[in-house]
Amino acid sequence: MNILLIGCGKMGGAMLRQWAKDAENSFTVADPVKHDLPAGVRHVSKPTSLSEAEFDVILIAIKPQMIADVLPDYVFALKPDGCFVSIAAGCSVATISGIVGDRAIVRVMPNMAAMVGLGVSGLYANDACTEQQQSDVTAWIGQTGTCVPVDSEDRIDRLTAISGSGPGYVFEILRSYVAAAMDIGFDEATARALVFDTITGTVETARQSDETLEDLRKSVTSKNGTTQAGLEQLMRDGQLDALLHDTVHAAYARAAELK
Ligand SMILES: NC(=O)C1=CN([C@@H]2O[C@H](COP(=O)(O)OP(=O)(O)OC[C@H]3O[C@@H](n4cnc5c(N)ncnc54)[C@H](O)[C@@H]3O)[C@@H](O)[C@H]2O)C=CC1
Ligand SMILES: O=C(O)[C@@H]1CCC=N1
Repeated sequence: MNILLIGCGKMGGAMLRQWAKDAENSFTVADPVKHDLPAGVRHVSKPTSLSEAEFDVILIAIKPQMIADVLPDYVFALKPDGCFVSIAAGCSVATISGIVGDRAIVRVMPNMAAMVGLGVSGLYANDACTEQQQSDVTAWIGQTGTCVPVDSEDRIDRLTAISGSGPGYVFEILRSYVAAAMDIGFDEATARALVFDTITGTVETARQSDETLEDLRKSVTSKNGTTQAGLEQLMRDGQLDALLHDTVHAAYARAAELK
């Protein structure tokens, strides 16, 4: 496929890094800023440098608030049977089709772990997409990690609040956990190693186990032991559940506002 990225900042750049490893597709980036692009990727800074009906896919990877201003100038560059793919949080198919007309549109919600090929993406395709387009885009997004098709836009907005924004939550949890490890006496390098390896190992243990997460937690919590003492603080008054509930609901509400 011949693919145009409108915007190639943090998220578009992370995905492009994986896609560029595969010689199957060719990429053009349209961005006023010339970021450090993988070899073989063409860069243009404005739409007038493009030809009519050049692309099979146009990936919209600019901020949602910019789409109404920027996208109209690029519509001519998509082939008549091409497909728009948007990774913009919240921005609905109705908003995009209001700009591009009744065209094949796929909303994808990736996350930053795409940078290392371990991303999680949700994918919703509108009715104008053919089965072939859906499977081509699903396979293409799958090159950046796992791809979960969903059957409504609302599911994309809910998934945004879990996996799209998730790396932000996890980076902050890691920061706080590392700070606590340093506070108890470890240097930063050791604190990072202890925390990262504990989290990676725990996630993998949970992934490989048939037990519930609650049972796994109980299995490492000796009666009147150290883990119990720590968990009594972490879980006191249901504060952790309340915090995570409020976190994901705030992100979901923001996705709805960005429609
Ligand atoms: N950062 C993240 O973790 C995630 C971001 N997204 C979505 O990805 C989109 C991009 O977000 P980021 O990459 O974080 O933002 P960013 O600010 O890093 O990248 C935006 C890019 O758009 C470019 N740009 C600005 N004006 C332009 C124009 N007129 N024409 C073409 N390009 C233009 C900027 O130069 C920049 O390279 C957003 O819609 C966001 O909702 C989705 C999932 C995760
Ligand atoms: O913060 C944002 O709006 C984007 C979308 C999901 C993650 N980052």
